[in-house]
Amino acid sequence: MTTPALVIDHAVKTYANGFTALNDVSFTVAAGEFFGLLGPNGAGKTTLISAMAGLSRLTSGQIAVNGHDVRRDAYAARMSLGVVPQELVFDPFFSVREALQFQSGYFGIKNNDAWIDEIITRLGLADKADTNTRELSGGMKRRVMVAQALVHRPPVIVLDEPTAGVDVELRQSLWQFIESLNRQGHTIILTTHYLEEAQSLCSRIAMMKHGRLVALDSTANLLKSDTGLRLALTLDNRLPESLHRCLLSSDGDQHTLKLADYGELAFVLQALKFDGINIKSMSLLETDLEDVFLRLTSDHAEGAA
Ligand SMILES: Nc1ncnc2c1ncn2[C@@H]1O[C@H](COP(=O)(O)OP(=O)(O)OP(=O)(O)O)[C@@H](O)[C@H]1O
Repeated sequence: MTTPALVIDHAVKTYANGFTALNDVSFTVAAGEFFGLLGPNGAGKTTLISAMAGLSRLTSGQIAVNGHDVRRDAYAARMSLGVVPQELVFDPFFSVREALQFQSGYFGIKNNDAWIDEIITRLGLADKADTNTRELSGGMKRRVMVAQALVHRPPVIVLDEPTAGVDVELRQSLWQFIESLNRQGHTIILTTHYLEEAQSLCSRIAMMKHGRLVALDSTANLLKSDTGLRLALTLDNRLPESLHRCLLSSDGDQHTLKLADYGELAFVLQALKFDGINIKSMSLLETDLEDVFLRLTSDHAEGAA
C-alpha cells in the first residue's frame, strides 16, 4: 500500500490561554490527492497547517507527512512538505532568485539552480528574477511564496489561501501550474474561501468548524448531499413571515432562500403577491459547494457549538 501523504490522528491543540483550536481532528489524505480543507474564519485550518509544518506543537495526537511523524522524524517530515503560507513574509534584502537560493540552503540542498530556474520560469517570474522582493506587486510576491514552498521539491504541498487578493489572470496561471504539479504526482492540500475554486479543483474535501471536522467526503458526494435550489431575491419590502422557514441569509433587501424543488418557486411567488411585495431582481441557482458549506458550517447549522 502507498504511504499516505498526510495522516492526522486525534489532533488536539489547546493554546496557552486555554482556547482549544483543534478538538480531536482525524483524517488521512492519500498520495496524489487534490484535497480541500475548508472552514469559516477561526475554524482551525491554519493551526492544523502550523502543526503539520512542525511550527507549533499539538497538545495531543499525531501528524505524519509522507509517513514521517512531524515530531519524532521532524526533518524528514519537513522535507516532505511545502507550505505556501497565508501571509506574505520576505527578507527585504533579497532578489527573487536569491530568496530561492537562500531557501534551498535552508533545506541543505546544493546545486539547485536548474530547478530554481524552472520554477522561476513556470511561475512567470523570469522578468523579475533579479528584482528585490520588496519591489514586487502583491500578486508577484504571492508567486514567490509558491516558488519558495517548492524549492525542495516536496511531495506534499499545502496552499493556505493562495489566491487571496490575487487577480483573475494570476489565479488561472497559478491553478494551471498547481494542477500540473498534481498530475506529476504531488499531493495538494488547499485551504480557500473561494468555494467555487475548491469545487472545481478538489476531489475530496474536509470541512472544519470550531476546531472539529464536520464533513469529510468526495466533492461529488458532498454536492449530492444537498439537493435543491437557491433563490436570490431583491425585494421592495420585507420578506413575508411565511417565507422565513426557507431563508438562508439576508443582507438589507436581498434575501437568499433555499427551495426543495421548482414547485416551491410557485409558493414563494404567491406569498410575495399575497403581501403585495414586488421583486426587483431574482436569480435561481443549482446547489453548489457554498450551500453545503453554509449548511454544515454556519452558526445556525445543525449541531452548531
Ligand atoms: N496563539 C494563539 N492563542 C490563542 N488562540 C489562538 C492562537 N492562534 C489562533 N488562535 C485561535 O484559534 C482559532 C483558530 O484559528 P486559525 O487561525 O487556526 O483558524 P483558521 O481556520 O485558519 O481561520 P482563517 O480562515 O481566518 O485563517 C481562532 O479562534 C483563533 O483566534
